Amino acid sequence: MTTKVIYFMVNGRLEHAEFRTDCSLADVKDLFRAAAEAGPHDILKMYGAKGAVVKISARLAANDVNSCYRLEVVAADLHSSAAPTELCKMENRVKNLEMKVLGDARKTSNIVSDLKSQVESFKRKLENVEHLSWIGLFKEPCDQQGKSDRKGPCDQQGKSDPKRGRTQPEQHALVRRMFRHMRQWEEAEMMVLLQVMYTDLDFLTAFHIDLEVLQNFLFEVYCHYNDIPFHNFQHCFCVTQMMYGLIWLTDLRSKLERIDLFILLTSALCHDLDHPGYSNVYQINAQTDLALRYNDISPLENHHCAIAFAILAKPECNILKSLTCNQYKHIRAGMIKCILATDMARHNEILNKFKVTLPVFDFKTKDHKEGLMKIMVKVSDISNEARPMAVAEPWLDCLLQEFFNQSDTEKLKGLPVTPFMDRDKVSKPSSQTGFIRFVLLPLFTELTKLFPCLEQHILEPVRKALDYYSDLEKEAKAEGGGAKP
Ligand SMILES: Nc1nc2c(ncn2[C@@H]2O[C@@H]3COP(=O)(O)O[C@H]3[C@H]2O)c(=O)[nH]1
Ligand SMILES: [Zn+2]
Repeated sequence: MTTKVIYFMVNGRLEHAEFRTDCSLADVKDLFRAAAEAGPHDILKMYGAKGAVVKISARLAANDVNSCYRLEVVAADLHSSAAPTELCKMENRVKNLEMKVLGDARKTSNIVSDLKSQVESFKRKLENVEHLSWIGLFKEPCDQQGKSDRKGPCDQQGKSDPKRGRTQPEQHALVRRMFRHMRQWEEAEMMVLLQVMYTDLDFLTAFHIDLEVLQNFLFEVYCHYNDIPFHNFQHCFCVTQMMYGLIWLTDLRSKLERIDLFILLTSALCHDLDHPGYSNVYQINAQTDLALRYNDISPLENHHCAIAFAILAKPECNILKSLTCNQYKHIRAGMIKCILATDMARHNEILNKFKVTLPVFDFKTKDHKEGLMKIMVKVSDISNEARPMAVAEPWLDCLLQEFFNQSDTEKLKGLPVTPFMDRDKVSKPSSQTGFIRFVLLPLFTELTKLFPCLEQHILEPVRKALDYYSDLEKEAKAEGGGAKP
């Protein structure tokens, strides 16, 4: 019997394994596990030179160092009692994902590279002393400014800042520009992470998605989120990442078909596309084009979904192009249901239906499964308070900023003012105690009944957040500050 040598990269190292072509699958896996320093219950994945998943077996084709495979420990077995502790598993997983992100970042698409080079050129500009005056750190001489037709420090009407040599509006515009560049860098990283989520859940192999098409699709999605305080690309990323986390925590891969996981992740990604920063109530009261187009029925959610399918209709972005007709229909119907379910006006209807299915819940029953999918998208959408306080609180500031923008506009236009958005009535604690008590806890509790392991991940942090905001609310009342502490 012959032997063969397999070369592969694991955790950034080049390794090789030698085995007889007739040896058992368990022996082959043991060899790879040892090389990856993986535990007996970790799941291994092997990728070919072109990035596609290849099956681990004694039949794996022999190769050389120039065409080596890539081995990854993609997950720990959640069911095994002998599995390492939760923390160790998470650490391994984060380590592997980091390696993957670093690896993928090295070969990111042109789009991402373009963004990176923009940031690089911006950094070079900053390092150049001449350009430091550009963001107002150094004072420019008066006579130079005089040559410019912009309002400079010598311009008495321009409310100049003598120390910085810039008028305030110019200063703000420049700082905004700088932050936009920095944000583009973070956004490029988020796109790489989204790509990792699609790869990690094996969607590329299962649905024959070309990596470049996925990158084009993600970039179009990115372009269709608006630069608004809350419903922006970062929110899209957080919701998608929460969905990805829930899929792993609940071991949903063993309970639902891959196509349904694809619907979940893609719905999360697309669920707020082209959000204008004004709610459905505003759309309807202001009789906007969206409200007219969708007859006042979930105008925003219908719009998000329509934009998603408009992006998918572009051949270069069509990650669904290799699917069968039935698969396409299933995904389209699933995404429409999941995205439309994010309209909070339907919250009670959707939650009550799910509650009824819980005592007899069956993952194979279509209605039950669809109800669960809607709940998962909803939970991901409003899950900021399940994150650490340092992350959750800035998100609340962004949400209130968007709310206040809307109520200010409503006041200006003489439209009914949405009460929970009114800056004169709402405070951070008052906004959160009600939302957590009456929306988050009832919703998260029902999902936790189906997946008890979620208790520590989503219920406990939200209970803590409620305690925190309740204390703040009490303090504000004790100080006699009324509604706004
Ligand atoms: N008060 C409050 N509302 C939230 C929070 N997260 C989400 N929401 C609301 O829940 C809604 C979910 O759908 P939208 O995105 O339309 O708008 C969101 C907000 O109005 C939160 O942390 N606090
Ligand atoms: Zn959302």
